[in-house]
Amino acid sequence: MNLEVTPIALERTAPRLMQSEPLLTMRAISKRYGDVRALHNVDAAVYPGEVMGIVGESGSGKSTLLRMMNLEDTPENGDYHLRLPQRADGNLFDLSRYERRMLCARHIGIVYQNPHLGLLMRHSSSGNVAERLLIAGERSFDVLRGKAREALDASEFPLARMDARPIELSGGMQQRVQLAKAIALEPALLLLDEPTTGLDVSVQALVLDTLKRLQRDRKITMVLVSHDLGVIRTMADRVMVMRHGEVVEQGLADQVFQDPQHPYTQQLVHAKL
Ligand SMILES: Nc1ncnc2c1ncn2[C@@H]1O[C@H](COP(=O)(O)OP(=O)(O)OP(=O)(O)O)[C@@H](O)[C@H]1O
Repeated sequence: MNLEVTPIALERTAPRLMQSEPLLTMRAISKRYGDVRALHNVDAAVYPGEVMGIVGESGSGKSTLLRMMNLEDTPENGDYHLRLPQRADGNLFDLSRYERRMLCARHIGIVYQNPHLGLLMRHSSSGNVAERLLIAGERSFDVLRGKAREALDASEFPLARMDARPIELSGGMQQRVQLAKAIALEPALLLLDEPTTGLDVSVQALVLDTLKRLQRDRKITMVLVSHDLGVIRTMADRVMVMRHGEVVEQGLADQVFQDPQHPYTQQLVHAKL
């Protein structure tokens, strides 16, 4: 099958989800690491309350794009806007490091595939969640512990273990602590970078159930990166397909999976069937 065709971004409309203005808008994002073109001219829009799945083979630029959304990295070109209450619009890449850190702490949560990136493994689980609240200015011990407990409970973490250190927990439990930390401040945007990759299939299903319940109950806007089409299919309303740092196809998840237009998407979908 010839995949070397000009990339096309096939947008198909999602009537229900796209009625409002996007929460997240990225335009013309490009990023190189030395000779490697990690992202090339990527546009993205994520609407309030939806789950946007980003899928593509290893090295296609998924994690780089998510790091941009989490303001951990900046591109050579492009701009990034989040529509947040009581905040003037502007390109978030123009903010200072401190401003970016504060904006992320308050408005963006992230769960990494590798829990070492998201957690202090030798601090208690509740302490990890409380740390997020401390950054946002909360100082009362009772409030910190209460809110950490609430976030852990919402992430379906067993509260009897809230003082255990992540290093003592299973992979699935570590992901629940990351999730609790990510949602503790009720972020506008939750970023999930391969959150269940590496977990046993049964544990993976339970963590995905928790994510689905949270999404349903709290209407959290999520961006989910996965190389696993099954995970994307289970979770996503819309999907972006990436290849060699470009978006080759995007649209409603059901449509893209049932009737993929780009040869690369066709290959991905048929390989999975
Ligand atoms: N910090 C970095 N330094 C150098 N190259 C990088 C860096 N981060 C990413 N890259 C390169 O950019 C390209 C895109 O990487 P990225 O991690 O975004 O892809 P991915 O789709 O998330 O892949 P995977 O599923 O394997 O994580 C790859 O070629 C990668 O090697």
